Amino acid sequence: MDQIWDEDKFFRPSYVTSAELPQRTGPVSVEDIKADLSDEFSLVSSSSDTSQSKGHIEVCLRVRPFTLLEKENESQVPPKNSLNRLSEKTAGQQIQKFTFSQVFGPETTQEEFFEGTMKQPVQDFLEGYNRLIFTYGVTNAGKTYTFLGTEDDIGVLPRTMDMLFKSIQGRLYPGMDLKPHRCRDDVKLTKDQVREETAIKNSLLRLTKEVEERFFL
Ligand SMILES: Nc1ncnc2c1ncn2[C@@H]1O[C@H](COP(=O)(O)OP(=O)(O)OP(=O)(O)O)[C@@H](O)[C@H]1O
Repeated sequence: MDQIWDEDKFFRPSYVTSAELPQRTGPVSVEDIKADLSDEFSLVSSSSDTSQSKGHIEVCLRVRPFTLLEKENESQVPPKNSLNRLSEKTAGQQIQKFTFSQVFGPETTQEEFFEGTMKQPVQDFLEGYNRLIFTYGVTNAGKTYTFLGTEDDIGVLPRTMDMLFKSIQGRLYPGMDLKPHRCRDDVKLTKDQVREETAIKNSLLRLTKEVEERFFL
């Protein structure tokens, strides 16, 4: 995303360039700041709608099922009429609407969630694009379950690793005569250097084994 400097030396992303902030003199009140921010955010939100439809950002919601404990205690079930009471009390002030790229209900399996959210970004990554995936939610929302999963029902991270390793299967270089050099280069080792590297690796392995035996057995 392009970044530009505006006249006031604020560093702003390009999507808020058209925000004209009112000129103010004297002390600025909290209400003024709120008004400015809400103007800016409405611009960001309308432009991010466009970027979402272009596929730059996807926000997926996963609703998890109630756990056994919650079912027993009914602790997470909103009491009857609570929503009505809430809407009366807040009169629309605190009720907010959110839009998601996709919504996955409690019945969604780990596999379905992976297929619906991660598969394409991992495919893009294999084609050389950068992708960032993260989970966000209150405690107990299901972030760890979604990311790591359980031994029997693995989450998106192990599924991603599986896809990545499968994709490089057969393309691994089995020789011992290349060494990573700087970030993306590698150097071809001479026979003497291969011997030297092998000796270093072997002594490191021996040392690790000794440490394990001494401290963990
Ligand atoms: N889709 C799901 N299906 C079945 N059980 C789930 C699902 N998602 C979460 N759970 C269960 O809900 C509980 C809370 O989930 P989890 O530990 O993943 O939450 P969390 O967001 O990582 O919490 P914290 O932020 O406190 O670490 C766990 O018992 C987990 O097994």
